[in-house]
Amino acid sequence: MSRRVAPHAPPVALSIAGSDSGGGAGIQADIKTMEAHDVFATSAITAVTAQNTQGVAGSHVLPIGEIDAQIEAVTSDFDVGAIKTGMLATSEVVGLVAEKLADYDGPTVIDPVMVAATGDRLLEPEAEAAYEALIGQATLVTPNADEARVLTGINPEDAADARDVGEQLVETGAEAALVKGGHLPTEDVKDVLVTGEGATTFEHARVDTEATHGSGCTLASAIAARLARGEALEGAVEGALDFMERAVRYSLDVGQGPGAVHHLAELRDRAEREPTAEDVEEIVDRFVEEGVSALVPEVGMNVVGATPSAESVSETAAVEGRITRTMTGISPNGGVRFGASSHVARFLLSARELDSDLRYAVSCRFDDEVEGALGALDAPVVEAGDGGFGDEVDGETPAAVIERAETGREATLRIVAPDPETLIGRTLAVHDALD
Ligand SMILES: Nc1ncnc2c1ncn2[C@@H]1O[C@H](COP(=O)(O)OP(=O)(O)OP(=O)(O)O)[C@@H](O)[C@H]1O
Ligand SMILES: Cc1ncc(CO)c(N)n1
Repeated sequence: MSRRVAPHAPPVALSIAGSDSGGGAGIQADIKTMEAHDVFATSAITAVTAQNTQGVAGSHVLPIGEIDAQIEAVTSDFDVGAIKTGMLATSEVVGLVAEKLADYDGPTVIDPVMVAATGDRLLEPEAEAAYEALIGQATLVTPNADEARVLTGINPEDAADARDVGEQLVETGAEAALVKGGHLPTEDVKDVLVTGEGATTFEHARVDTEATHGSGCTLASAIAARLARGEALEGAVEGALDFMERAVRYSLDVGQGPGAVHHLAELRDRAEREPTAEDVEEIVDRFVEEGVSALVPEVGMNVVGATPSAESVSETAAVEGRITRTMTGISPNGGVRFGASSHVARFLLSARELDSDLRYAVSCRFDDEVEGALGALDAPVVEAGDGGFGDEVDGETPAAVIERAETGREATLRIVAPDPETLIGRTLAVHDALD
């Protein structure tokens, strides 16, 4: 018996860029990022670099006819919803791409790649001037601070300078410019989007890391993918920057140099929702089985599980209506649902700022009796500051945090762990040590 085919027709995007044998940047980053957005990624390779997390060892530019043939092969066949360009290597390639884009009606994102994060050049210096023609074709151009200086002569040191850069690029003919602040010495990262209508600054906390290899390629590809999906420019930029936050914080620790951004972090995280909810159910079942009623607070107990790269309450699973005492033991008042807890979930998210391996938390009753049982824990216990998670103790992540009673609020003990077994073990250890 033959089966009926069930095809999927995703939007298509084209990346015109260089290959990074190290897998973190270039075409490899672009394809992973576009596919993570459910956009079918096609590619035209301009140059093959011998590259890893430590540097670029070599670069071979493909014959111009081969680059032209790849672009032609893709655009003559697919309904290309957006084009993104990256490493173009030479004036000749920049010129070819400018010519090709003149015949293309869809949105274009031009990432004017000049130098790799490791400091190696990816564009011959003579080609810098050729970019003007290409920028004139751009829906969006995405320079970092160094590229902004080369393209406009302005050295952006803050968001006001970045706006000047963007305005000049829009005057050159780009519909919009996103001037990136990843390299600027500001505490928060500020990316400034300038369009014909004005400027918008997107601000987010800087992640303390060197592992940003591929960040520029990934951001430009995420924007192109969203444009291919039909999003408007400002929403596409905002969504892509949210996507970047997770890709940068939960970066890939691969190779011997600084690692790369994690293009698939969000996709992988979504795949972990069901196992995370199942883990919370397993923990709750054990607590019911063991009858830990002596640890249930007046307001009820909650068990929360965060997906591996959870960034918001909606990415944490918890018991709806909490767990309360009954005549015979304890019982959950509802099923496990994402976004069901706010307090314990926010506490777990704050704990994950200190140690992102922490995935599970439970809120327990706290009084002198429980305090007397804390010696049973295998790791330090700390006092909460401002409702948040405490600090490490001698380099060790705490196992629990005490929140003392405040007017109108019951004291609680919150136990945390990287896996369900440890959370169960820690909670039962305290429970069993109660008089
Ligand atoms: N340390 C960081 N913390 C938070 N976000 C970051 C950080 N570094 C980069 N980003 C995000 O990634 C985006 C692109 O990074 P950056 O400005 O470094 O681009 P780039 O220099 O073109 O990248 P590349 O290193 O791939 O050449 C930034 O606009 C910012 O949103
Ligand atoms: C091939 C390639 N394109 C772009 C970058 C920029 O990060 C890189 N390092 N390598």
